[in-house]
Amino acid sequence: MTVRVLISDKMDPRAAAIFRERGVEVDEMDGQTPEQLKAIVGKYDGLAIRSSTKVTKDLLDAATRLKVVGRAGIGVDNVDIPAATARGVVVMNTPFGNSITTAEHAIALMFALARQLPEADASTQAGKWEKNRFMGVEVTGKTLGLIGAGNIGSIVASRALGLKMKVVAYDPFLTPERAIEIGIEKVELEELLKRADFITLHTPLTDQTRGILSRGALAKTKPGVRIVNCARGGLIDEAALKDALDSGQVAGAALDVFETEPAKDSPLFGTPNFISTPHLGASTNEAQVNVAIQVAEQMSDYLLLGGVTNAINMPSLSAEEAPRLRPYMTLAENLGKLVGQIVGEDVRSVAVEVEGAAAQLNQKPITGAVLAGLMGTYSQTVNMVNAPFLAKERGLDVREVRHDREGDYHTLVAVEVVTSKGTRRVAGTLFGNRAPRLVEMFGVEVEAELAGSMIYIVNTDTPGFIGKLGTALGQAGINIATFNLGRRAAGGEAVALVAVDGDVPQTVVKTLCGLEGVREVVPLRF
Ligand SMILES: NC(=O)c1ccc[n+]([C@@H]2O[C@H](COP(=O)([O-])OP(=O)(O)OC[C@H]3O[C@@H](n4cnc5c(N)ncnc54)[C@H](O)[C@@H]3O)[C@@H](O)[C@H]2O)c1
Ligand SMILES: O=C(O)CC[C@@H](O)C(=O)O
Repeated sequence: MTVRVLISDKMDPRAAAIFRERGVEVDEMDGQTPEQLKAIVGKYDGLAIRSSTKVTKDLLDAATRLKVVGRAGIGVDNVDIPAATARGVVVMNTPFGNSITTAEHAIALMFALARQLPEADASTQAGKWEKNRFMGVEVTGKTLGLIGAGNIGSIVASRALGLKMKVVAYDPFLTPERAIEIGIEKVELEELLKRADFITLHTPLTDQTRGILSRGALAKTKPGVRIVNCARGGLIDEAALKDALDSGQVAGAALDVFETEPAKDSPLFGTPNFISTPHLGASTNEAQVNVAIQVAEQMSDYLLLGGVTNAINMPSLSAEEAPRLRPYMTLAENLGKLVGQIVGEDVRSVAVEVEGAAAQLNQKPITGAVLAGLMGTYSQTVNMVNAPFLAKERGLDVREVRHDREGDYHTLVAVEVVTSKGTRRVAGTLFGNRAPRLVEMFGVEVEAELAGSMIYIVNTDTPGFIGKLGTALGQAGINIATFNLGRRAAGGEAVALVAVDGDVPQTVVKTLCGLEGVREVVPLRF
């Protein structure tokens, strides 16, 4: 089937070129209104965005084919991640492609504030030559306070250290070892506010960071501080910043990002010593090429090979690993489906065990596939992406067990569920490392390929039963494709997995239940 991607924001043409090279059909349509986007999004398997497209729940509801949203950039606050996850859509970003560029923009804005460059430029070009009006400050020897010392914060730190600044950072997740490694001093926020001559912000916008530079925090800053925000609007209280600039508590502020974007109007506009840029942090040729190439490769890997890189809502799975894992995922999903169709929703906990060669692989996708198969029997919208989240939401206890040793099979995946009636376990292997086969079902050795339409029958092992079963199916016009049998002991409980051509109507299930010695009949679909 044709795989289609929509690039809905302005992106370097290399993104579209990569999609085409890899055999993905691509449309480029930036500047669509939310309504226009909603009308067309249903045609696409992938959506490649920057910051303008808002991937809301409403848009996702219309995106019935969508499998992946790729953000050519870092922040994913324009994507409703819980809604995407609930719909089984992978959200990926490109976490490093624009970090240097954004760090350089922060440094550029710091210098622009230190020397009032925009105002000096405007005044000079207006023919005023106000040499005495624009007295600046040196950055050498000054203290830079970083709020957030992740990718971008640490690049800013290295540049600032090169400028002979002292760098202190407030970041609760920064380890003391990492602080030493990058040559900065880890401090609490209060201390940073007290000591910093310049403050730059580099955190995501979260419940913890929203308004981190509040009115109260701004009042605690060193008088005459200069502040740069190239991270996210909402980290600074903009009204309080305006007052602090007016009072002189803050000597200068530069914002690349605003609480409301596009920021066409702001009380800060026109304030002396205030500089703004229209969310240009990532806007260099180099960064845009980096993120465009990266997002197109990552999305193609996922759509064509199942490889997952830099996903926000799913564990990683390299494009090299994905083909090796594919037969295991089929096996795992089918084992989940098998159990799900037999025990229904009555599942309290699930243990996924891998043994032998399977234990050398990334287990998360295998577990995701089991859960998708299991829960897919009672939910239409479940897939590998949302299955672990839905399992958690349902309070399902999920356990992963890994046995490096080989048992009877060189590789084995087993699924054990606990229901109100007890524990049930199924297991499967790969024949020739690629063909998934069931090998154990509820304590009985039974070998079967789980595919198409099947019937699961539990009966008392008596002579002549198979003949009666074949006759009943024949009379109902159902052709048997394969017959797979197993039993606990001669004359004890026997299990049959019968592959048939076509669906098995309820009337036939009823007839089979009426055969002598039959204890359970469940039609199955794989
Ligand atoms: N202006 C732009 O165009 C532009 C471009 C790229 C990135 N960004 C934004 O810059 C920000 C930083 O990006 P990054 O790549 O460095 O991200 P990152 O994840 O590498 O770093 C973020 C840092 O913030 C820290 N942090 C989290 N919560 C915190 C808290 N409560 N207090 C202090 N620190 C906290 C984290 O520990 C982490 O070290 C993001 O918001 C990103 O969206 C903006
Ligand atoms: O795409 C952009 O121009 C901005 C990107 C930036 O906000 C990011 O978080 O990566």
